[in-house]
Amino acid sequence: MTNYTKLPAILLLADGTVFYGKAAGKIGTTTGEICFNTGMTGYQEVFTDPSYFGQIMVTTNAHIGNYGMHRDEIESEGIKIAGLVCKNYNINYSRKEATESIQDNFQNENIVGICDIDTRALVRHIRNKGAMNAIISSEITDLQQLRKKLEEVPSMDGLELSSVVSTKEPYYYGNPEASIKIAALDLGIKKNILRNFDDRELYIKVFPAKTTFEEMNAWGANGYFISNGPGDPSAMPYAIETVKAVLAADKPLFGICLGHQLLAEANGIGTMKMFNGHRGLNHPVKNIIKNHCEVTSQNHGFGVIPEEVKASDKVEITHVNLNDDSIEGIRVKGKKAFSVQYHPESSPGPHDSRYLFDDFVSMIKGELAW
Ligand SMILES: NC(=O)CC[C@H](N)C(=O)O
Repeated sequence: MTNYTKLPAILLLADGTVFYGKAAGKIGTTTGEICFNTGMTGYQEVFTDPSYFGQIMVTTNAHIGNYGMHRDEIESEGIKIAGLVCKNYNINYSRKEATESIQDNFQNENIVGICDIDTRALVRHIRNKGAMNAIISSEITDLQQLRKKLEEVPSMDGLELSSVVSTKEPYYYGNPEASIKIAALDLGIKKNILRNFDDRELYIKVFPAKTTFEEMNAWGANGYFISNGPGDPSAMPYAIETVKAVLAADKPLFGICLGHQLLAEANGIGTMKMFNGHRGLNHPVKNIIKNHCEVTSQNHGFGVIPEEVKASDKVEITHVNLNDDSIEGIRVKGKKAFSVQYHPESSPGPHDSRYLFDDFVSMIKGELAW
């Protein structure tokens, strides 16, 4: 294990609030939008979720690193968060299957973090003040210098990030003999979505973010999947065009999170930056078609504008959030297209919503009754 000395580190928020802690991960400086995840498990899956690209993650679980890292428990190749803020940062782990300590992993991947922070106080602060940028440093101690660097960090509002994290080349996943072929638009896709498709005997071709419908259609897909991903959906006209083209061709479509926001945008419904996003594993959602409740895994900082969804004659609401009434799912009238704001692949999280993958398959087979 790498030598690890607890050097002092600073966390500065854009509103001027300062937290003092100890260095975690690589010694250095990092910036991003600060957000918090209330999940009690699955830190490695969260850190490798490409939707978090550009964001500094505050974990509310008091212990991070305590069960180590495992090379298979990833949602993409490598850590995607911009930095970590936690309470207890455990460089020793107690799980024999783990393949690495969090410290070795963060060192290897150049991830800067800060620990020994009163994360309860920090989360209450962000919850009351809303989303904002932040800087962590274990090398710069001068607050003035940190403030200057922080001012240069762009707001998440208006940022296009999918093309940065998306695959550069198309690739295949699953069983080539499968009778159903899915074209997945990779805007920052999580591996567990692909695993869920594979579990349902689908063959998937994953395409780079800026692929057009025509290019995907040339492969002969039976259904189209629009993935999760980082950044602001309204800054992605290329993906909105692709979704519009899939709808115009009347092909089956399923969208998750960013994919949900893009399905709304493609139907003339706007999206907005939320005061605070939803990030955790226990968000209650009501499926108003089936009249049941699901406990869901969530990670989003933007949302579809509820009034615009309600006023739309193109889509109908299928799911609502029971905490704040936000729109969690829509389907397009007269089309074979639906999407959810939350994460049915739930890695980490409860499996209540996995039926949506089955619904997608049934929809492709023309067997979905709704
Ligand atoms: N998980 C996601 O796909 C996130 C979507 C979008 N970047 C948001 O923050 O709302």
